[in-house]
Amino acid sequence: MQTPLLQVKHISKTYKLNKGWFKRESVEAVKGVSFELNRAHTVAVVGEAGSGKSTLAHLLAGELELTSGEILLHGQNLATTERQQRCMDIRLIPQKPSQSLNPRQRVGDQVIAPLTMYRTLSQELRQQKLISTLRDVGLLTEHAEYYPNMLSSSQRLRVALARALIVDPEVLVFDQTLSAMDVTMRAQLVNLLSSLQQSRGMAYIIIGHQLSMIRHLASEVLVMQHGEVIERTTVATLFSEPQTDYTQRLMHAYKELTQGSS
Ligand SMILES: Nc1ncnc2c1ncn2[C@@H]1O[C@H](COP(=O)(O)OP(=O)(O)OP(=O)(O)O)[C@@H](O)[C@H]1O
Repeated sequence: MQTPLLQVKHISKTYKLNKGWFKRESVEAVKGVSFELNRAHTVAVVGEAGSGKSTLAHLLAGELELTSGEILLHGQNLATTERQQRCMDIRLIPQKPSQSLNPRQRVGDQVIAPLTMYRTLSQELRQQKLISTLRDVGLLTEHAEYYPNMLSSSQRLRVALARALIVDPEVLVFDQTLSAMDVTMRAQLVNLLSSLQQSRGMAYIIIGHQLSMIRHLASEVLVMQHGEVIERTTVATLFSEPQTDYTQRLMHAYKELTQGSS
């Protein structure tokens, strides 16, 4: 059998809090989470506030250290992978991508920055890569000269995406990225993400409650509560037979919303 692209094995994260001289408290934000993900597939992670979703996103992207467990990419433990390679392999798209852009720096310089940080390429190749990546996300070559405030919010999201894509990642993690978007923007993004997934074979991890996006992009859903995965299901089952109290409430709210807007 083929090794899955990503294997997450019993990962946990405990935050230690210093509460004065002798008092130390800890929060077990993620407890023994496991799942696998293949190339060109998408898994969604949903759960109530404080259930550990963002912590999981940051653990996957290597921005937080694991307390225990391991994450393997192509069968290789990421703890043994060189830091720079790891940063290129799994990229996190933050909650508010527009805010991650520097208003005083041109779009082209910001998109190319990860490439100069992690790879040694000639100026000419970097420029070619910049242009092809801008095109991949539906931007024009001229946009490289713009500043972020000259773009629409949808275009700024594309810039953030281009910044992640320029180093050819294998996995993209969306940390509640899509929650503040309007319906039109989400629809455009679904189309863009699915065509990028087909052309590049990337795997996606979508954290958050954007059920219309999850329905179109994901094949599997993990439901988190108090740091643990309490339900693991296909998207079809989530929508037709939600198992836990939380997913039943979630689906109820979704149906009310979609019926109300139709
Ligand atoms: N840096 C931190 N230090 C201490 N505790 C933290 C830290 N970050 C998160 N926590 C705690 O870990 C638990 C999980 O938080 P996390 O932000 O991962 O959940 P979440 O599901 O993403 O929540 P939300 O949907 O509100 O963003 C919570 O109890 C939270 O208070």
